Amino acid sequence: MSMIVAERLTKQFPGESRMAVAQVSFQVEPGELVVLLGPSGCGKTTLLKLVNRLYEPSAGTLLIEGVDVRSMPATALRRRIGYAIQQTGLFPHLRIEQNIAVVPRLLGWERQRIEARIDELLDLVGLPRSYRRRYPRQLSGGEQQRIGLARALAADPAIMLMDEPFGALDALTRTRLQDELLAIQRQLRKTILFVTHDVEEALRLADRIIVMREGRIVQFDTPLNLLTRPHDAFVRQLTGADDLLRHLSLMTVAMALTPGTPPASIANLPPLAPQDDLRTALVRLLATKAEGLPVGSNGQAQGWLSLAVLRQMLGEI
Ligand SMILES: Nc1ncnc2c1ncn2[C@@H]1O[C@H](COP(=O)(O)OP(=O)(O)OP(=O)(O)O)[C@@H](O)[C@H]1O
Repeated sequence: MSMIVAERLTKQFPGESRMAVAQVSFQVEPGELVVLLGPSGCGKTTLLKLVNRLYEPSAGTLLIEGVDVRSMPATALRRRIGYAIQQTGLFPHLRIEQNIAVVPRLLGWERQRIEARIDELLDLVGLPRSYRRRYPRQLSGGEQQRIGLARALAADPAIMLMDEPFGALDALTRTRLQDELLAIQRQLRKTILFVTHDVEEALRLADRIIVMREGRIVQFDTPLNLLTRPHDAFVRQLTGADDLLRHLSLMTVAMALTPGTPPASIANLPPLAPQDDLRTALVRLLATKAEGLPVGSNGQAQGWLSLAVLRQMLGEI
């Protein structure tokens, strides 16, 4: 059963002539990370808030695990859905541990269970347990964002809504948090709706991307399909579908692997990992000026990446 089903979901704010979200229909499957992508004002945040009922729809329906959300109390629904936002929404006067524990407390968890959960979540988001006693202002922006994520995950919700959670961070911190989110997602397999207007972020994170424009869905597709089969000029321009390097960043070394023993001339060069993206691999290849690089993990070569093969692939896309 689909985790989230929207049917002609619509939001028109009072006094506004335009619909912020206009008859939007889509389905999200369990464990998918779906990114909502589009220019400022296209309705991404409004759509997210319709899912956890911070906004009530003007028309249309929303089903979560087959149940119409209108049949549940909004507060109960929100406790079942994790929510992480750019401004973190951390309570400044509460310690980190209290911030993380907000929803479990509301759900009436026992103290011991909450204490264990706080430690577990700090480990998960890569922060020391000693941070428990700190206040949000004693953390960096990136660390606060991690706490926001930990808090959203606290009661182990099946669904996570994330609204530009890494928007305010510098590029390096942002990339690191994206990687960590992907690692956490591989482990936990939440159903995630993630809002961004950053195309790179969308392409890196998404299983599928909903491209929005003026309240409507223009295309709902995999990153690769958005690039190779953009629905129209708007999508093509938004995703930079003509950009070869972007294509490469969506493919992994494993896709271009030549199996077998690497040539002796390159055998001792630092290896690539099969899950590395081809854009990174190309940069490393060009920097080493070698004909290829070994590919392997844990000291075991699985094969090699040949510059000639990569050149050929570039010619084909
Ligand atoms: N509370 C509100 N009252 C009236 N209009 C609103 C309200 N919230 C949003 N809107 C309007 O609805 C439209 C969609 O806004 P929304 O915040 O969903 O866009 P967005 O895609 O998330 O944009 P951004 O990337 O800038 O955050 C905009 O035209 C906005 O002005």
